[in-house]
Order: sequence, then structure tokens, then C-alpha cells
Amino acid sequence: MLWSITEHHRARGVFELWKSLPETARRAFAAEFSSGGASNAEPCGPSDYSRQCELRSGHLEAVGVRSEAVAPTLCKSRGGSLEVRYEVNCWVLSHKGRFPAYAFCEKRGGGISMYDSLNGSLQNPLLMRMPPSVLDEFPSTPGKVKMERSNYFGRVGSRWHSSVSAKLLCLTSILLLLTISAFFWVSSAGIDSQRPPTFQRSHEWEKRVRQSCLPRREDNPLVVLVTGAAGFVGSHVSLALRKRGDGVVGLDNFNSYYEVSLKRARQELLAKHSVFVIDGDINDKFIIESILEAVPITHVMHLAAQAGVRYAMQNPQSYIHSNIAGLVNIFEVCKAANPQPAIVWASSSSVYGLNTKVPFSEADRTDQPASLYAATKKAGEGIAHTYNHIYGLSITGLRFFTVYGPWGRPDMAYFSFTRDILKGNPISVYSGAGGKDLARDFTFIDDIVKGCVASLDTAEKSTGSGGKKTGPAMLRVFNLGNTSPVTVPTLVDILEKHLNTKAKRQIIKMPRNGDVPFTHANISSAQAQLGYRPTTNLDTGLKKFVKWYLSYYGDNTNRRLWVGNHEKII
Ligand SMILES: O=C(O)[C@H]1O[C@H](OP(=O)(O)OP(=O)(O)OC[C@H]2O[C@@H](n3ccc(=O)[nH]c3=O)[C@H](O)[C@@H]2O)[C@H](O)[C@@H](O)[C@H]1O
Repeated sequence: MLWSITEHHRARGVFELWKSLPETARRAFAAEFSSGGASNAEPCGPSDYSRQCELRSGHLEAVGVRSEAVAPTLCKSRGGSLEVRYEVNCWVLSHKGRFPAYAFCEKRGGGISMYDSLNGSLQNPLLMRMPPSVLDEFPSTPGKVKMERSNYFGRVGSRWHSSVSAKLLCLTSILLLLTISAFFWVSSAGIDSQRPPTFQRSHEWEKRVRQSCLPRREDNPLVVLVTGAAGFVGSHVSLALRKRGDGVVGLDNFNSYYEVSLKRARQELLAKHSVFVIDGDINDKFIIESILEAVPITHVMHLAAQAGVRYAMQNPQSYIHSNIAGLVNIFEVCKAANPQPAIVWASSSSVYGLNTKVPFSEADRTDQPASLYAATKKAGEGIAHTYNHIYGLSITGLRFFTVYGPWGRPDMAYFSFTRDILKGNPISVYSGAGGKDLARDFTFIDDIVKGCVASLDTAEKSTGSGGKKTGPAMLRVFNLGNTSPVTVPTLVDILEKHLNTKAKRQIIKMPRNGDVPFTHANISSAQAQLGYRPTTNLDTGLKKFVKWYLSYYGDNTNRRLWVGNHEKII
């Protein structure tokens, strides 16, 4: 079966393309999607929506196109041939709501490939087989950009095409598109191919960034870029800074590690407090540079990361992408900025790994990571040292100890236990060697926020200029914990009390998946230098969490959660 993609389709997006396919083609197309790895038995992540919807219901529920519809994003010479990508910003509507997505087509070799992605990477190549005649419509030689042939439109034959004015409009758009493509091709050396095609730096965008960064206090306000701003800690920190009058702009890639709708809800909350959260990945140099050019960012609160200790065994690459490559990207842009911002970033208690000396102190060894997550955080600390040493960046690393609270992360034990207890599902409580209970220094989000804000407030300026160090710069690392570890069975006891429901506990031996038996923070350094004093015990903190959980989810036990690319129905 061959399908054709027309300029009309490109202009109107995936929906038009999809609608125009005959039913048999849609089915075959869907079958081809599913041959990419998913099966009916295995739910796909949100980045596979079209595939997933098709698999679930037998038809694609809806795919729509945003107003901007189509724009050439990249025109690059690769191995002597010109590649043109046509970007289609679209949204996908499913039973879970409306989600932004994008698709783009590009010519590669002998065919047109169509990709969809929510994460800025080409995760799901969806091959569109093309009739040879259609391939002629795509430019293939550097410098030779062909126009659409008018008889091609005639071949497709639709009401839209028959309108002369529409044709003129279309041809003008194509000319414009090709001109911009040629411009991008000429200047391709400066183009970062990682840039998600959804990002467009416009006057309107800059205005929103500036407004978001406008401080509302006069006594030395900070102007902070918060990465991972739609995440758990990021949203709380952004809100706290904004509430006290600092300028804040957020960045988040809204990936599907857990339910995207929760991240969107946090984004909405921030928008209500005039914080703009930009959709973008920390690996995208262009976006971060654009933010730093648009406003004089004084501090970067870098909280975007691939979290979760156990998920590293399922998706190791995502840890490298976010916690290593993304971190380096942040440092690279900051080091080149003038003036350089000071950076505070999230390390983790997991760097203490299999240490047995307690409580964990910053001076202790951190060379026995038990998980890839821990290893990437430890690597991050080494990378921070390098950028401080060579470029004079002021950097503070914060080792968070199992942060919990309202608006938390659904992948964490206290959150998933709550969900399962309410649903009447059994929960797995891990036990350590010799049946010993596992314990964590659970730390309430409000205490963590105070530690983050105090770190920003006490961070000295970076000393580099024009990418060169001019003097020694501050380099710090702090434990932010609660200093009173609690066992996991006790955590469950407290949840049972606040939920007024007995848990169905299944005690199982801790799987060998990256977990450590206990954590316990020594916080004397943070106390002395940041004035950090945690004040919320686990009982009080979980009470607040349960209150939030019930107000957010109610008793709707059919809500769907996304955890680690898998949907769980609660
Ligand atoms: O401080 C950190 O640096 C990390 O903290 C957090 O990791 P952890 O301390 O492992 O939290 P979390 O998953 O809530 O498990 C809590 C306890 O429940 C046990 N646990 C877990 C799941 C389960 O099904 N059963 C169970 O007993 C489990 O064995 C453990 O003993 C962050 O997720 C991580 O991103 C990182 O920030």
C-alpha cells in the first residue's frame, strides 16, 4: 500500500492526512505503527498516541492541528543531499484529554519519513511509503528546491484545492516556506538539530518571558530560570520565589515518565501566579540561550532531571540524556553567558550509595552508587567541579533526601501506596537483608523549598566572563534531609491512619534494582551556611499530602496515571 502526502496535508497537518486515507489504509498504517514495537497487550506511552489510540479503539480518536500548522524547521545538507523537514504542530485528543504533540516529515534516502514525538527526539519513526511521483515534490539536491507541481494538486482533487485563491495562497506559502528553508540550510552550521520544532522564538514569546521575570520587590530581587518547573520540587520552588517577588521563568519538557496531566496542572497553577513555564528540553541550547538573551537571569535553579532510582534499569538512556547531557548543556550555556548566572542544582542522597556510616555527611565517600540514577548524580557533581574550576561558575549542589508532599511524584512509594490503599490493591513493602526494614530520611517539600531558596540567596556571583574565569568561584554541596529516618512499614502505618484504611501489605525481599537499605542526613553544614532547619515530621507532612491527594483526585479511582511510560489505572 502506498500513501501520498501532499502540500495540503503538510499545511493542514496530521489530521487532514489521516482523514484523507481510505479506511483500509488507516488500518494498514496503524498496523505499521504497531509493528514499531508496541502490541495490544503493552500500553504505549503518550508519545505514541496515534498508535495507542488506534490500538485501543480500532480508530484514531482525533488528531488536530494548532493554528501555526506548518513551518520549515531545518534544512540541512547531509552527505550531499538536502533534507527538508516540515513541521506540523498538532495536538492529540484522546480519552485522557488534549495533549500537545508534533509531527514532522523529512526526506531521507528514497522515502519520506514521518516522525512524531513529544520529547524532542525521534523516538517513533513512522514510515510513510510514498509513490515515486510524490518524491519529486521534495527537494533533494542542495540549492535546488523544487516547486510543487500544479497537476499534483489536481491529482489529489479536493474542494480546497479547486479554489484559485487557495492555490495562490498555498503557492505563496510554499515559496515562503522554501525561502526560509534555504535560509536555514545556508546557516545550518549554527543550527542545533536537537531543537524541538515546536519552539519558535517570537516577539510574543520574549514578551511572556520578560513579564514572567519581572520582579515585584525592590530589595535585590533574583531573576531565576527554574528548569523542571512543572516537576514536583520545581513547581514549589518557582511558586515560593514568585510569591516573595522574584522574577521566575520555568522550563520543562513535560516528558511522560509519569502522568503529564499532573505536570500540566502544576503549570496551570504557576500560570495563575504569573510564572511562564516554557515547553522545552534542557538539552536544547537554543531555548536556554534565548531565555538568557531575553532577560538578565541572575540564578539558574536546575531541577530538571530523570528521577527515580528503580526506573534506571528500564530506561538507562533517559538518565544520561537528562542528568548528564542536559546538565552539561546548562553549564555550557551559563558559562558562555555574560554575566554568568549562579547555579543551584539538584543532586541526590543516592550518591551515598551503599555507605554504612550514618548519618551521611557531605565529607563522606560517594564512590559506591547503587543505581545508575545515583551514578549520574555523582557524575553531575564531578562535572560541576569542572565548570567551577575552569569557567568560574558559582555552583551549589543539593543532595535531596526522599522529598515528599502535595503535588508530589506518582512514582514514589508514599504516592503509589496511597493510590493502592485507596483502591484496595495490595502494596509491596520491601524488606532488606535479614528481613530488616528499609528506612528513609523522608523530607517534606516545604523544608526542601526553604533550603533551595536559601541556597539561591547565599550563592555568590559567578566569576567568569566571556567564557573565561577571572577568579575563584563558589562551589558548594549540601545535604537537605530531615535528619530523622523512618522505616517504610511506619510510613505505611501513618498513611493508613490518615486514609482511614488498612493497607494490604505484601512484604517482599528488596529486589536488586538500585535501592539502598537506608538514608540519614547530617545537615549541620546546611544549618550553618544556609540556616536550613527542617520543621515538618513525616506524620504532619503525610497528613498534608493526603489532604492534597484527596482534593486533587477525589475518589475517582478510574483516573489514569502514567508511570515509567506505562499507564496505571487507579
Ligand atoms: O533521596 C533520593 O535521592 C531519592 O529519593 C527517592 O528515591 P527513594 O528513596 O527510593 O524513594 P521511593 O521510591 O519513594 O522509595 C521509598 C522507600 O520505599 C521502598 N519501596 C518503594 C516502592 C515499593 O513498591 N515498595 C517499597 O517498599 C523503597 O525501597 C524505599 O525504601 C526518589 O524517588 C529519587 O528520585 C531520589 O530523589
